[in-house]
Amino acid sequence: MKLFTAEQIRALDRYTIEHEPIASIDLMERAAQAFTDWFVQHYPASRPVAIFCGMGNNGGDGLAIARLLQAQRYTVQCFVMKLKAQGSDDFETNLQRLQELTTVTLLERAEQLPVALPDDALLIDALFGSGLDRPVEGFPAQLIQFLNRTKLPTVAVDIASGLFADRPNGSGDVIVKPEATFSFQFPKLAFLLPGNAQYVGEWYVGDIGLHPEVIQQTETSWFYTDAAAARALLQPRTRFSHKGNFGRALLIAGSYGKIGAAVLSAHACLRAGAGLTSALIPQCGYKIMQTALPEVMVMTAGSNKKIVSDFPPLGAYDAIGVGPGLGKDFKTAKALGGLIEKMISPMVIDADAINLTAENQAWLAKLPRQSIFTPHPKEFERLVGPVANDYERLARAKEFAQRYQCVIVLKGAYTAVVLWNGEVHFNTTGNPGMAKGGSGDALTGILTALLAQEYDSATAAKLGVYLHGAAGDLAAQHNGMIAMTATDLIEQLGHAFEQLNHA
Ligand SMILES: NC(=O)C1=CN([C@@H]2O[C@H](COP(=O)(O)OP(=O)(O)OC[C@H]3O[C@@H](n4cnc5c(N)ncnc54)[C@H](OP(=O)(O)O)[C@@H]3O)[C@@H](O)[C@H]2O)[C@@H](O)CC1
Ligand SMILES: [K+]
Repeated sequence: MKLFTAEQIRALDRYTIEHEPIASIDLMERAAQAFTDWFVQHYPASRPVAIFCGMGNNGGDGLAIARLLQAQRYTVQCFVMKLKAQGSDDFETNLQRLQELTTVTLLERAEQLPVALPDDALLIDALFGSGLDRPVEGFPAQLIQFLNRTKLPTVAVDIASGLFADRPNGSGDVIVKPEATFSFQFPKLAFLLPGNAQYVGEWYVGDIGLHPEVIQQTETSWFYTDAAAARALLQPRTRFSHKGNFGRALLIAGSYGKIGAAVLSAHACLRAGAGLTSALIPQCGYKIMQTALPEVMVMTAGSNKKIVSDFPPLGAYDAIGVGPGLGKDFKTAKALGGLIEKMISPMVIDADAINLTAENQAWLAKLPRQSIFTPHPKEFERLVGPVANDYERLARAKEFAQRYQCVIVLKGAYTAVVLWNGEVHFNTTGNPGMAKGGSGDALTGILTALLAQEYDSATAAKLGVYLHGAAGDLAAQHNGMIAMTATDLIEQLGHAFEQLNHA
C-alpha cells in the first residue's frame, strides 16, 4: 500500500473534489462520519466527550464529529481554539451547523485554562491536522500541554496536533499524546517511525473515498506491507515440486556460547520452506545442532573449535545467510572477507557479519548485488555513523542501499525494508514481545530460506519481514508477549504462512 506526504494528500483531496465530483464540505462530512462510526465502535456513549477544535479543516472535522456524536446520544462539549477572526470555509459552515444545536465554548487565551472537564471524559483532538506548518507555540502550546496533563484518554482526528506528518519535529515540540489516532484514507509517514510512538498511540485508517484513479497515478517511494500486499508476494508451491526446487540454503553462524543463534536461524530456515538447510558452524556446536535439528546438514570448518574460521567452497548453495552469533574473531573476519569477494548471488548479512562489514568497509564494493543487511538501530549506526532522528536514519539507509545496490532491513517497531531503487516498505506485523534474543536470528533464517526459494531480494525482504512479524503475533496470542520466545515464533511460522495464504 502507498503512503503519501501531507502535500500529496492535499492534492488527492483537491482532485477528488473536482473529479468525483464532491463538494469539499461533503468530503469533510464523509471524513467526520468515518471517524464517528469508528469512535462509536470503540467508546461507549456513557462517557462524556470533550472535543477541542482548531479553525482549519481539522477543526471543521471536529465540529462535524461533535454534531454526529450528539446525534448518537453522546454528551458532547465542544471547544474552539480561537486564534483568528475567520476559520476555513468548511470550518465556518460546520460551526454554524453546530451552533444551531448547541453552545460552543471559545478559548482565546491562557487565562481560560484549565477548563473544567468531567473525570471520566474522553477527549477528541481536532486542533491541528496535516495543515500544521510550524511548531506550536504560545496559547495553542499551552492548550496542548493542558490536554496532556489531564491524562484523560485522547483520540486524535487524522494526526495528533503538533506532530508533523512527514518531517521531523524538534525535541522540545509540544504535541498531543493520544491513546489512538484515526486517520483519513492513509496512515501518515510519522506514524511508522519509532520515535513518534507516544504521539500516535494505536492508529486506525478510515476510507473516505479519495479518487482511486489519482491514488494509483500518484507516485511515491513510501509503502507499507499489509496482509493484502504480502499475500500478493507469495508464490504458490506446486504439487510436483521436490526438494531441489526449493533451494539449498546455508547458514554460517554460531560461536562458543552462541550456538543457539545458529540453531534458531537454521530452525527458522527450515520452517520458512527451504528445500535443504545446511549450517556451517564451529566444531563445538556439532552435536548440539545435529541433536536439535536432525533435518539440518551440518559442516564444521577451521582448526579453532570455538569459532568459524574457514569457509570451504560454497558454490553448491542457492542462498547464504551469515552472522547470527558468529563473533568477531579476526580469523572469522578474514574468512568472511574472502567469502564476500567470491560470492556472486545475494547474501543475508546479519549481526556480527554487519559489525565486521562496518569495520571493513572495503568489502562493501565487492558485495554481491542485492544482498540484504538486517541491522537493528545500533548496528546500522556502526555501518553508517551516528544519525540524529528517524528521518535521517531512513535517508541514510536509502543512500546506502542505492550506493551499494543492496537491501537494508531496518529493524524496529515498524521494520523498514529499504530497497536499492529508493523505495521504503514499512512492515505492519509484529509486537513488542519480539524484542528478545533470538528474534533477529529467526529473521535471518527466514530471509535465507526465501532467497533459496528464488524469491528476489526485494520480495524476500518484504515477505520475510511480514511473516516474521505475523509469526510473532501468533506466538504472542498463544504464549503472551512477556513469555513468548524466538522458538515460539519459529513454531508459528507454518500458521503464519497458512494465514497469509488464505488472506
Ligand atoms: N486530506 C483529506 O482528504 C481531507 C482532510 N480533511 C481534514 O483537513 C485537515 C487539514 O486541514 P487544513 O489544511 O485546513 O489544516 P489544519 O491542520 O486544520 O490547520 C489549519 C491552519 O492552522 C494554522 N497553523 C498551522 N500550523 C500552526 C501552528 N503551529 N500554530 C498555529 N497555527 C498553525 C494554519 O493557518 P495560518 O495560521 O498559517 O493562517 C493552517 O492553515 C486534515 O488533517 C483533515 O483533518 C478532511 O476534512 C476532509 C478530507
Ligand atoms: K488533530
